[in-house]
Amino acid sequence: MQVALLQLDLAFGDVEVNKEKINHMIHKIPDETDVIVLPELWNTCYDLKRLDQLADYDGWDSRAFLSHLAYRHEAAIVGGSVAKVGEQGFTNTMYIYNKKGHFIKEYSKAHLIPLMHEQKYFKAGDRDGLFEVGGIPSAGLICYDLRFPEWVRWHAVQGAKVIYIVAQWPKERINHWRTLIQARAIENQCFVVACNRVGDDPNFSFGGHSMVVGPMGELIVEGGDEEGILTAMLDLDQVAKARSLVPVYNDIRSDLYDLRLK
Ligand SMILES: NC(=O)CCC(=O)C(=O)O
Repeated sequence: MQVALLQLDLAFGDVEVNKEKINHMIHKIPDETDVIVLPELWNTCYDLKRLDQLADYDGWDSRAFLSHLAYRHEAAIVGGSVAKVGEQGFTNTMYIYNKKGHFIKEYSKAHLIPLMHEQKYFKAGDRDGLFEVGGIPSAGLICYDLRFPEWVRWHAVQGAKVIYIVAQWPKERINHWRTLIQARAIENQCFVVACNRVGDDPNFSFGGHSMVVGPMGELIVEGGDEEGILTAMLDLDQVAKARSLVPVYNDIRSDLYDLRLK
């Protein structure tokens, strides 16, 4: 399975410019791409004070845009995330479409990051990020979710072999980003496909370093801090190989540690 990650420099609060940028960049993706991945909040960025003017009502505009992209390029799309407004208020929401442009999944960020004031504006999601694309059990999570190993592990034990992480991760903590992606891939013995943005907004500078890491922690591709497209080929057989070589799933001591809150 071939994936293509769009590591974009996005325009703060300018949805139309960001759509144009995606339309332009997507033409450079190789024809054989199976899955296209976009960054977090590609529509509004972190222009949270203007969400009431910018957020997409029920995600309709973003959904139409993503569905059309998937259909036109005959590739599934893990549509980063967008600021959406619905009956429950604002959410930071991911949409996934298959290569025919059919809707597959919606996931809203479960862990909101205080450092970027998300709690003040967004309602946290309370559903899982599991989906299947091209017959491959997968999961989609959003940025700060990466810091919660239990949430990633939960998706892995439900069967996800590829975990997609979409992000606007600041440059100042890019060492955490790189280390956590590799740790999540190694501990869960799955592929992690992680797409970050680059560039600046009025409050943050974003670090890029989008990455694809394999189930033994092997770095398949890593970006720098420039805008661009990263591609990688995922050999899904590597998941079973890693799990038979180091059988951590068989050796979990649920009798000894129960991670539910007391
Ligand atoms: N957009 C985010 O969730 C950023 C996460 C982050 O900066 C961190 O966890 O550190």
